[in-house]
Amino acid sequence: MSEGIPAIDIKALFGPASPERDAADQAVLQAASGVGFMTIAGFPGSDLLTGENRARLLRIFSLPDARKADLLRWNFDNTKSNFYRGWFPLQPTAVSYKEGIDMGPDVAHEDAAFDPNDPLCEATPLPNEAELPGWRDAAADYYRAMEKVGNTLMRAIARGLDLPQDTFDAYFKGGISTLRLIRYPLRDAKAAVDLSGPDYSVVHKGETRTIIGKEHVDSGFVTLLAQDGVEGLQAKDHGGEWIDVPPADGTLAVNFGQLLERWTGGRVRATLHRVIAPNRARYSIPFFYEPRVDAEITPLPVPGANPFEPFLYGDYLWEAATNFVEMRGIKHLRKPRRAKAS
Ligand SMILES: O=C(O)CCC(=O)C(=O)O
Ligand SMILES: [Fe+2]
Repeated sequence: MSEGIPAIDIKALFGPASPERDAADQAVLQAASGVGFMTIAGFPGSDLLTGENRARLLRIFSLPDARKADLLRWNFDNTKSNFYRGWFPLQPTAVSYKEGIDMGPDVAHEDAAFDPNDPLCEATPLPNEAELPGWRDAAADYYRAMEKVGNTLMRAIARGLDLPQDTFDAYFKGGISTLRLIRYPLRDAKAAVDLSGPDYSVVHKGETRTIIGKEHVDSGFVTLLAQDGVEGLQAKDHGGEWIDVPPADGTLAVNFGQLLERWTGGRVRATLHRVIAPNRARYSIPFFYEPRVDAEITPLPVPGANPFEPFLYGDYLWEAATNFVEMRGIKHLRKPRRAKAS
């Protein structure tokens, strides 16, 4: 039997210490260390999560192909010099059938870390203001709103683990969170691959459904996901059962990333999730809340946590992120900043 996905009102997390805040801390930690997914409501910025406001960001998909091609990254167009930020096109033979853009902190903060020698700190290629009037402001507002939610959840997680609430704060000043916009079109029946094969299709509630987002865990700390009203997201619970994560306006689906799993020595577990095709195009807006590139991740004083060798966030992230199909072919372009202890 599935545990189900808890729906948590996190309003009290934005206020002072109170019994309501303690209860919300506990609910978040229980979701984090249990099923690994939750939906949240009641946060500042939840008004951005209406169909109309999401559409302000998703307008980017209406750009002509040639304009999207201007934003491509190096592994899809090697005349470009951006490797990590920018556009990823549809890849017809990949299980994940999606296109979109990855944006960094420079969309929201003028003083965002920029390092010409580190692709994790590169500038995001963006459409011109004249092409999409108001779009850049909408992206900046959304990015900053999600950072606030991520920061508040991070403090709740610290308290839930019986750690000082500012335990993680310094690591996230100058963080390199990613705002991603995704479009999953309907798959062409005459696709370049046999979609009935076991890698591409599953039976869900008696129906054969094509997979359009391959199962994975996210690499960051927490992911705040706006699903734009269309179903398809599923999380794998601890019993191995795939459960639907229903979309709802004004809410975000939250899952916990592999960084948090490692950092807490396994107290929090990153959850596998995937996307199965609905009967229409699907859009989603994940925000991956992440620390600074040079954050040194060391074991926390948490009972029952597995010990680990300290590591730099940027080194870990590059290794993890470059395994995803939209990042293929770039792993060799960034060397770890710290040699592994042998
Ligand atoms: O589109 C979705 O709902 C999920 C996207 C996702 O899991 C990801 O981009 O990591
Ligand atoms: Fe994901």
